[in-house]
Amino acid sequence: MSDQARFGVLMANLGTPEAPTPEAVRTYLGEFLWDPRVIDISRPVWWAILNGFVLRTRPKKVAEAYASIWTEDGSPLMSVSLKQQRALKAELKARFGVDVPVALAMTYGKPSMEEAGLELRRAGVERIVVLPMYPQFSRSTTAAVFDRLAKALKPCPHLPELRMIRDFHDHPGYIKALANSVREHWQQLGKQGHLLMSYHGVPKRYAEEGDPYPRHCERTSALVAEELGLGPDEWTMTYQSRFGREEWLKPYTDEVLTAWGKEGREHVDVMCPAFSADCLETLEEIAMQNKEFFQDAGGGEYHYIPALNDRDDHVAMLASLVEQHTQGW
Ligand SMILES: C=CC1=C(C)c2cc3[nH]c(cc4nc(cc5[nH]c(cc1n2)c(C)c5CCC(=O)O)C(CCC(=O)O)=C4C)c(C)c3C=C
Ligand SMILES: [Fe+2]
Ligand SMILES: [Fe+2]
Repeated sequence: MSDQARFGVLMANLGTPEAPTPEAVRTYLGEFLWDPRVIDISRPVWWAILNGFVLRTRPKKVAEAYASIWTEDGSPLMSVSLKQQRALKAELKARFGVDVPVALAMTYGKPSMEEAGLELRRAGVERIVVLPMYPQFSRSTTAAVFDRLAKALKPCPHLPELRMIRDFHDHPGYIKALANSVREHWQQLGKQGHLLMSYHGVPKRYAEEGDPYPRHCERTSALVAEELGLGPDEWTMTYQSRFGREEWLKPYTDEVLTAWGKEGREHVDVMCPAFSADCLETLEEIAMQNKEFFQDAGGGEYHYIPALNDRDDHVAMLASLVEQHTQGW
């Protein structure tokens, strides 16, 4: 028997700048925001706005935000993704009894889909299960992974067999891992506050055009609340990280937290179930910026509950997804 599985895993996430500098952030945003899956307005109009305004003004401010969360190991999104890759490989080896190649790819920047594809090809795999690290499907994230992979495969004369994990927003292992992370927070710091589940937003129009993302977020929230035995008054869901002038999914996280601060609420626990890995949008926007909005408005204790990152129960759930989607291989 061979000591390596006949399939490999392509773990995909968004991508992140290579350094917390305006130049590196400009390169990153230039690639990310030019993707029509992310911003779908007419190309000539968007080209003028992106290059004439966004990429001239935003990188400096955003680089400062990245600098505030940067670690010795680089961007948190990258360092956590590398840990997840290693942990998933170890968990799959334990389950399958053979090495299962796991390559990491980012939709934007490095490691690219081409690099990850080559890594899997060198490992001799002919079958690939694609694991976008987005529990809830959105055209702006999961579909962008699909497009980027298809682009990387364009020059190939022969394709690997592919299966794609579209979403896992209601997977029992995912819901349990989220609930466990909340329970652990309560064990350490006490169960006193309202639970806010804040999701990255998308333009409202995308949902009206058929993106199932808000339905998935609503279902995740309801299942987490049920698993924790929370009543309707004990939790709320909101959407964060608005970009541009269009209306996005509501309610907006920053507005809700500011209002709660004004009401003088004494304690809020915030978690971000759409983020598999801690990143700029959780560590800076939620754990720092929104904490300030809440407390400056008059709110009390504010706790951010970390993303699932490389927790054992998260990695076990990811391995179960791989097992489920490689049946028959
Ligand atoms: C969790 C799922 C995500 C969805 C859905 C999503 C949609 C979406 N995002 C933008 C614009 C930006 N997002 C930015 C950062 C960012 N977004 C996600 C995830 C989702 N985005 C992550 C994990 C990150 C963090 C990356 C990191 O390096 O840590 C940014 C960059 C920061 C900034 O300039 O504010 C932008 C821009 C749009 C327009 C969109 C849906 C249409
Ligand atoms: Fe985003
Ligand atoms: Fe708390």
